[in-house]
Amino acid sequence: MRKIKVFDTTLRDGEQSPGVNLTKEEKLAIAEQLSMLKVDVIEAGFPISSQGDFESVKTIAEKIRDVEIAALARANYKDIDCAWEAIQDAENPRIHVFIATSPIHMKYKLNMTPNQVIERAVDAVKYASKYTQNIEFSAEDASRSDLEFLYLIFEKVIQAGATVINVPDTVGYAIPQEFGTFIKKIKENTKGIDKVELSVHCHNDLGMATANTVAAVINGADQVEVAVNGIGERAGNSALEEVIMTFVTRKDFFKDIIVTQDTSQIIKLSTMVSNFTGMPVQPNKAIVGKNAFAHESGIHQDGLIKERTTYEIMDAKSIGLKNNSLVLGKHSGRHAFKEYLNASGYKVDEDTFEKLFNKFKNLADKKKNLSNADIDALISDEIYKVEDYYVLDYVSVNTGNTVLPTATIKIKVGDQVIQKAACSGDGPIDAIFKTINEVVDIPSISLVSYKIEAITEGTDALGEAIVKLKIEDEIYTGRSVESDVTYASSLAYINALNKYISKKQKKVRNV
Ligand SMILES: CC(=O)SCCNC(=O)CCNC(=O)[C@H](O)C(C)(C)COP(=O)(O)OP(=O)(O)OC[C@H]1O[C@@H](n2cnc3c(N)ncnc32)[C@H](O)[C@@H]1OP(=O)(O)O
Ligand SMILES: CC(C)C(=O)C(=O)O
Ligand SMILES: [Mg+2]
Repeated sequence: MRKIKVFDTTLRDGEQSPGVNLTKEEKLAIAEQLSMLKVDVIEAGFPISSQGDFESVKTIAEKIRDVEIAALARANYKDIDCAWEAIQDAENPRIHVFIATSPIHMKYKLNMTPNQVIERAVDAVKYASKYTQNIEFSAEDASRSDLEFLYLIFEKVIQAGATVINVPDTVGYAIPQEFGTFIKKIKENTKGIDKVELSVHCHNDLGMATANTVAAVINGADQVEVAVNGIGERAGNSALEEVIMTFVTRKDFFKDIIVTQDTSQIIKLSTMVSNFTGMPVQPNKAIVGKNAFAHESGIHQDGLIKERTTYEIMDAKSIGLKNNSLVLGKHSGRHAFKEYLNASGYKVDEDTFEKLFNKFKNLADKKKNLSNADIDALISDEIYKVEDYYVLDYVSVNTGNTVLPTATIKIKVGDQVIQKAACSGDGPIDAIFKTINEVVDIPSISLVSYKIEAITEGTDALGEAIVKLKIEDEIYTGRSVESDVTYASSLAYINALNKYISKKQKKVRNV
């Protein structure tokens, strides 16, 4: 069996995401959550980069006891001294020294020859070894480096005391099959590599960070460097949740791999990182996106209701979600709609069900954002349908910037038609509502809330009016959908009044 070490770099490479700046308290909270998830190593930061980073790393090193704490350092003495000063109190501190090895980085960035780079790397690792025997060496831009050169520099730094050799795909250039072979060759051709741990650190510039990491593990890597939600420099790092859940979900394939992480902490960690960094998680992000366990299509929903595994390779609970979700929308079918009714406690006969389902499909087709509240309203309006005591026959409103809004209303009660005109200083809707109050024979109606929302797009959008009225200490909600918003508002108001009348009549009948 193989244990793959999970090295989390959310607090170091993750924080290198443009615009992200975490406070010490936020970093500590993330580190605590990472420790709950049981990652093996937390790269807490790059202490030389700022006093703030130094202090954060120091605090994490002092407080998080059961995880290895790594700090990054360039291949120079002052970075290494600073890294050590920050992590020396950790239970198991690790100095992570790096230097670039690709021709392009050595020539243009470092302005060093390959031999000078080897010398500098060896010297830095030897220097770090005066502090600790837990030293990781990274060959920055390894995937664009010459393999023979990597065999050599790795051999030398291992002799100098490196205990972990990390192979970064710094610019996300690698292709899974190629990267897998690359790792295999390093394993086969580097002297002493069998005495140390082999690690990979993949970036997502071509969207292949997780695939490359997995390919590396298949070819012998012992450690994966990852970040929560895949954050990190540019397009980010391999996502912690994707890599871990790949091993868990495909344990049929990764038979020899033991996962020791508590995956039920994933969603909490993802939400925390997203909140603290201000980087929202895209809805279709694997594992932690809000759609990752949500299903809208009728055929899928039907399959899921019959057997969850028809459309889910993971259980939402395994990452700490309460459950998956069936999202009712225009692609949903009868099975999912029935499931919703049952779960919400509604019992309806077949005719009512068909009527409700058709109304639901109609609304879903029109409305951009269909919420459960919309569906509940649609269901209760049908189930608890009231006889219309008041029927709106006519509404007209005269308004403008130089006139006082005036409404005229005709309402039918049975065969009788009542007409009224009234004035109001507060706009056309206020004028309509006040006029209706004058027409109907209901004392003390107070408006609790009124909302109008465009549920389709464009200037001819359908408007949905929702009116809540308080009458005799009870709340009555009326709603209506029309393209004319003043008409929709009038109908919603009368709908609420009719609900009051209906309830009152029932009470009278029951006496
Ligand atoms: C692939 C990675 O993710 S690497 C980590 C990247 N992360 C960061 O850079 C974030 C933190 N960085 C910082 O705060 C700053 O860059 C610091 C404090 C580290 C350095 O700042 P400065 O001293 O002003 O240098 P600056 O960043 O402009 O340039 C980097 C210098 O380090 C050198 N350098 C780069 N990598 C290494 C290395 N691994 N080992 C030794 N020297 C290195 C560069 O050649 C350059 O040296 P030069 O000044 O002689 O030309
Ligand atoms: C410092 C190293 C490991 C790094 O972040 C990279 O090469 O991407
Ligand atoms: Mg990186």
